Amino acid sequence: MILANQLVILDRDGVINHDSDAYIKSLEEWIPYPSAIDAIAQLAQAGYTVAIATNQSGIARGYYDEATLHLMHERLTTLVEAKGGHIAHIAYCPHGPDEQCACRKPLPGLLLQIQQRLGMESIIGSWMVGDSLRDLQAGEAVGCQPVLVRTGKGEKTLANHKGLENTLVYSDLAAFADWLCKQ
Ligand SMILES: O=P(O)(O)OC[C@@H](O)[C@H]1O[C@@H](OP(=O)(O)O)[C@@H](O)[C@@H](O)[C@@H]1O
Ligand SMILES: [Mg+2]
Ligand SMILES: [Zn+2]
Repeated sequence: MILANQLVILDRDGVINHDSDAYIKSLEEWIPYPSAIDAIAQLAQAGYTVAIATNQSGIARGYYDEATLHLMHERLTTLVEAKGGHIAHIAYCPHGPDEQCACRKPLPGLLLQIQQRLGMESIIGSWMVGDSLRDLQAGEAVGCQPVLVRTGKGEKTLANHKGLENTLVYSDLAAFADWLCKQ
């Protein structure tokens, strides 16, 4: 049974890999932060369960397809497992902003999908790590502890938004993983 405070849910673009305002449209454009791959492995080896919750509206917009997205996620999984880590589930929203789906962050549908897939009774107190306000909002909507990283859109999020008092802020995923693994 996975305890809620042992689950770390990660946003993808801007947390695990470089983001782009032009979207990450191909395997070649998917460039991980090396320290993030190490951080995921570090968390897994410390007994944390790591899952990913990512908006991928580029699919609805026709910039890339789900097969391409799966290639990126296979690459991610291969890199993490080569470092002795594991990713328990990757939940993604392929919809556009005007499709009124239940899974596009800031709605918490992806996080609830992860909870269900992992058979957890609750994810209240789990960790939600993101670079955008919508990541933090999705987490808070279901009682997760929001964590902002300054990579990707993180600096802009920090500069543009008030009301982040309940949010932990770290320079990057590696810094957060270092802190968490010392708790
Ligand atoms: O950060 P996560 O959730 O892993 O993925 C974000 C991406 O799907 C894209 O999300 C888009 O937002 P819109 O979907 O167009 O609002 C833009 O922010 C892009 O720059 C970004 O690459
Ligand atoms: Mg992001
Ligand atoms: Zn969706």
